[in-house]
Amino acid sequence: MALAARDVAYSYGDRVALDGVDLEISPGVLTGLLGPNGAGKTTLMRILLGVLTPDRGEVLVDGVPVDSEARQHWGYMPQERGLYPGMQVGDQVVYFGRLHGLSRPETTARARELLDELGLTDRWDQRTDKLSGGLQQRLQLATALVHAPGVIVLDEPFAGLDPVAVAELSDSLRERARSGCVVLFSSHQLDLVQNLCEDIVLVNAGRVVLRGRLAGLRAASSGVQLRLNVRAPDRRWLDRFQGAAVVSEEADEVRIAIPPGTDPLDVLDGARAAGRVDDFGLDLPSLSQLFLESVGSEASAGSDGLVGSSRVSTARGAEPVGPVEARRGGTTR
Ligand SMILES: Nc1ncnc2c1ncn2[C@@H]1O[C@H](COP(=O)(O)OP(=O)(O)OP(=O)(O)O)[C@@H](O)[C@H]1O
Repeated sequence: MALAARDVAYSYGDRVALDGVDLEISPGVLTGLLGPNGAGKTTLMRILLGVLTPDRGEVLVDGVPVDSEARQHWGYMPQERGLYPGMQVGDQVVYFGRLHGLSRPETTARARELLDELGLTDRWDQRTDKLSGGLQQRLQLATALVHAPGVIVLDEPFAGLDPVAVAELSDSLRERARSGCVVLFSSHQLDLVQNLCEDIVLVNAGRVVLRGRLAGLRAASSGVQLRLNVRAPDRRWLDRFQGAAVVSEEADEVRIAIPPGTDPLDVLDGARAAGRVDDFGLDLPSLSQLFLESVGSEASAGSDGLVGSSRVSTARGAEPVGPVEARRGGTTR
């Protein structure tokens, strides 16, 4: 079951929030939704979930437009809290399960399992407003997952969580993705997304500027470098790789910038033909570097009001990239 958006547009009055968004989210992998403040992530998630109706475009599952009946089986964790402060923790989860049509015994069993999984085992009888912020966040997640949704959309689920909770939530989401769920979550924690997500969607000023398999996007970007210890002091072998350039040479190690479109393994083969290669490795740019490259350093100022500006049109690499081959044989870091 793949979830897709086609040409989705949305404006709040005359403020354009989304301006023709296309994306596809695959089941079985975790997808991170990224973008600077005001980029349109929350608006996009609300449209996927049917909370907002797009001005243009549509949301599809396996190519078929989604209706509200199908969305009953989806789970959504909004950024803002949607819990009843005076309600006990266990009752809260059971209540949301009942809203989704589960029987009381079924939802009670599911609630116990989930509270266990999310580290809230002892909190069943506690009032919600007596939980810390991070624990309320976990409870909110439990309410979104109680009906075992096949599509899970989470708005900044990691914000405010301690490292242990981050690791636990990561495991929970990974497990659900592995079991075939569509899992999309937004985050500003790029290191976390880099470690956790196979796929990313990067939105800037209401448009998708980068999407696809993260490893492929990193390998196809302009920041790839090949490290080589090659016994060939003459570098003429490098001349046939147009755009490849020596960045540094230290002791036995030469570092070569690989231009997009050049397979680093071809460069490695070129080096091996010139002399013995004792060691080699690939350095791929981090997700943070990709983010800044795609969105620009002005991202830190937020992208409010930039729809249609030149900043969107200068965004690069908007196409998905196939599976990376760059890891074959070498080390990456
Ligand atoms: N209720 C609203 N009324 C008017 N404008 C809004 C409303 N909600 C969002 N916007 C505007 O729509 C644009 C997209 O906002 P959205 O909340 O979707 O961004 P976001 O990427 O989720 O941001 P953040 O990372 O800060 O949560 C912004 O320009 C924002 O100011």
